Amino acid sequence: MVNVPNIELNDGNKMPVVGFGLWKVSNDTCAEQVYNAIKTGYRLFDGACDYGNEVECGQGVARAIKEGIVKREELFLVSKLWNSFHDADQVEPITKKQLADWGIDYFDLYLIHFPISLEYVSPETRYPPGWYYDGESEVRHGKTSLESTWKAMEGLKKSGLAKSIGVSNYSGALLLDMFTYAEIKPATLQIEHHPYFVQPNLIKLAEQHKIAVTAYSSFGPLSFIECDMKVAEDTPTLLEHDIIKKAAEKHGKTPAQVLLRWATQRGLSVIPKSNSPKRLAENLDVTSFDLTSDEISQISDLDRGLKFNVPTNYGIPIYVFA
Ligand SMILES: NC(=O)C1=CN([C@@H]2O[C@H](COP(=O)(O)OP(=O)(O)OC[C@H]3O[C@@H](n4cnc5c(N)ncnc54)[C@H](OP(=O)(O)O)[C@@H]3O)[C@@H](O)[C@H]2O)C=CC1
Ligand SMILES: O=C1CO[C@H](CO)[C@@H](O)[C@@H]1O
Repeated sequence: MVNVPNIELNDGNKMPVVGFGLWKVSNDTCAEQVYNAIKTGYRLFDGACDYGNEVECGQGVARAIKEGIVKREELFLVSKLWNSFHDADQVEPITKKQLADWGIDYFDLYLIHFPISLEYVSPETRYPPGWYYDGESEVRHGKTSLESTWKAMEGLKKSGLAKSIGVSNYSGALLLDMFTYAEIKPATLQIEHHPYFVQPNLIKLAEQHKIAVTAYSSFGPLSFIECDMKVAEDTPTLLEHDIIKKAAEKHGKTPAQVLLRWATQRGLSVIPKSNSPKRLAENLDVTSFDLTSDEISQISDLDRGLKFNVPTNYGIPIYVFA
């Protein structure tokens, strides 16, 4: 089995550098996929209230623990606070509900999913009218400040419901703002990150403050048409890019492995998702070879500020990094 190294977080906890992302993992297959991923060697699982599959994630984990494949303390289970639960008095109840869904009593890491507060509806309903595909044009934002949400997140760490706490989709400006009020600094920052969207200054800022960065969407857009990106007609996807393909050939790896290695070699953790058992195994095996410093720089030079995984591309009318 592949030996996945850990990163030490700023609170002393250790996090594997490769995990399995749980977005778009279907409810029908999720328990089986999580169970199989544990058997393959995955220990980090990146879930979220918004992915709607936390019960099934927990079922996969429970089966692996029951069969003695893994112990709870060997897993690193991550979840996220959804936008409509930002009110300080909603944070602990929804975390407890999510923990109950997973069937566990603590998260290893719990993140603020987006720096956006939406109107609270109910514990079962994540989306107020106007969010996601319902045809209304106005999103109902909440009135909670990020500061009060973070104070409640600090409460989760203090009470042990989350061993580590962090943020996702925060800009550098929002991190700097946070440092003025945070008693506990975020342990991690989860962001879109791939060679077409590198964000070197944000990563430098996180490093300066010992905040570990996790990359999501590491392969970039798999199709520019699907995510409605306006790019030059001859722009290849990253998996088809000559520079990536050449490095893959040289190291006897796949382009996907090169992209994941590029990120991990630069100190980031990665959380790819795959429905295919072959690609699942491939994605875990990304620390057993090293790219040369020239290859790393050539790949980093592909940066073109191309952020694609934004909620607006999924039918959400208004999106503000407040
Ligand atoms: N905090 C946030 O706001 C966000 C967090 N995330 C997290 O990050 C995770 C990953 O993000 P996501 O955007 O889904 O991107 P991924 O990096 O997981 O890419 C997903 C796509 O790549 C394909 N793929 C996976 N492995 C390979 C491979 N080895 N070779 C070729 N194709 C491959 C998958 O297809 P197939 O399944 O067929 O293999 C899938 O279509 C999510 O599951 C979620 O946990 C994601 C977006 C936003
Ligand atoms: O994490 C997630 C994956 O990306 C989507 C689009 O930005 C989000 O809406 C979702 O919550």
